[in-house]
Amino acid sequence: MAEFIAALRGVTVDLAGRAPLGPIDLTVARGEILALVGASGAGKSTTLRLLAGLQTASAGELTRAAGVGRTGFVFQSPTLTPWADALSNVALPLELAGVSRSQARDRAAAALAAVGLSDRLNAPPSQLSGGMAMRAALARALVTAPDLLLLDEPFAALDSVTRRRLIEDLHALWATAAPRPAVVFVTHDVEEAVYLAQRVVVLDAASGRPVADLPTPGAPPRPDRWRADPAFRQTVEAVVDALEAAMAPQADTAA
Ligand SMILES: Nc1ncnc2c1ncn2[C@@H]1O[C@H](COP(=O)(O)OP(=O)(O)OP(=O)(O)O)[C@@H](O)[C@H]1O
Repeated sequence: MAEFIAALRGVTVDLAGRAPLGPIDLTVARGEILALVGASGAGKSTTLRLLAGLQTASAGELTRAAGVGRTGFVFQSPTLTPWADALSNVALPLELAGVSRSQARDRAAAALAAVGLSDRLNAPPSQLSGGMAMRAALARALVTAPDLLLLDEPFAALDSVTRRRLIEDLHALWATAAPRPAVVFVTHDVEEAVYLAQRVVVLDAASGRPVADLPTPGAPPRPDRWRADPAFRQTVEAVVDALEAAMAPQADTAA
């Protein structure tokens, strides 16, 4: 088994008004790309928050490998600070980490260049398109060179062409980072999950437990034409089958 970076072991979460989630067992390997899929309300965001240490577990534990550094988080909405320009937004996490202002701005400019925003350094978020704002959010999450990058439906609000470009950007950023961050990516889009990830984990709709763990063939970054490959289509079908099984209402099986 590849070296792990973070693991949830036997984690349960008590939530008001519904059955507890879990027990969740999930191991994230160093440098891997893992996609999390599941029905709405299955617990995908909760699992990300658990991995980030932002959600308290009722039982079980989060283990992080020794020496694991920062965690980056990108949400569905880019959550940029509205009164600061793109450069200041991306420099902020570095400045908060104690990096000098001039160094932080140099590194932020390089991170924005890596996502194709060199010509928008001084633009406030209001002057960025949705895709550009998400690129800036990705640059901000990656500028601190995190070991773990958590992405919660980051491209859901974007058109399909922009989504594909952002997946390519994410692959390129991941592939050129040294060391590569582990990426956990939540999506409702099964094709996006299979194209992006090295494995797809399906959460049970009722308990949030991982109930299927499907490796994807080949290795990212992948050429766009891989979406027409029979191996891609078969993997998408396998994930859809697993999702359907994970959504089966309990009553159907009880009789
Ligand atoms: N703070 C909270 N208090 C009570 N219940 C919560 C809280 N946060 C989430 N939940 C519930 O926990 C369950 C899992 O929520 P979560 O947001 O993790 O699901 P999800 O799979 O990410 O859903 P979606 O795909 O709709 O974003 C849901 O039933 C949700 O209503």
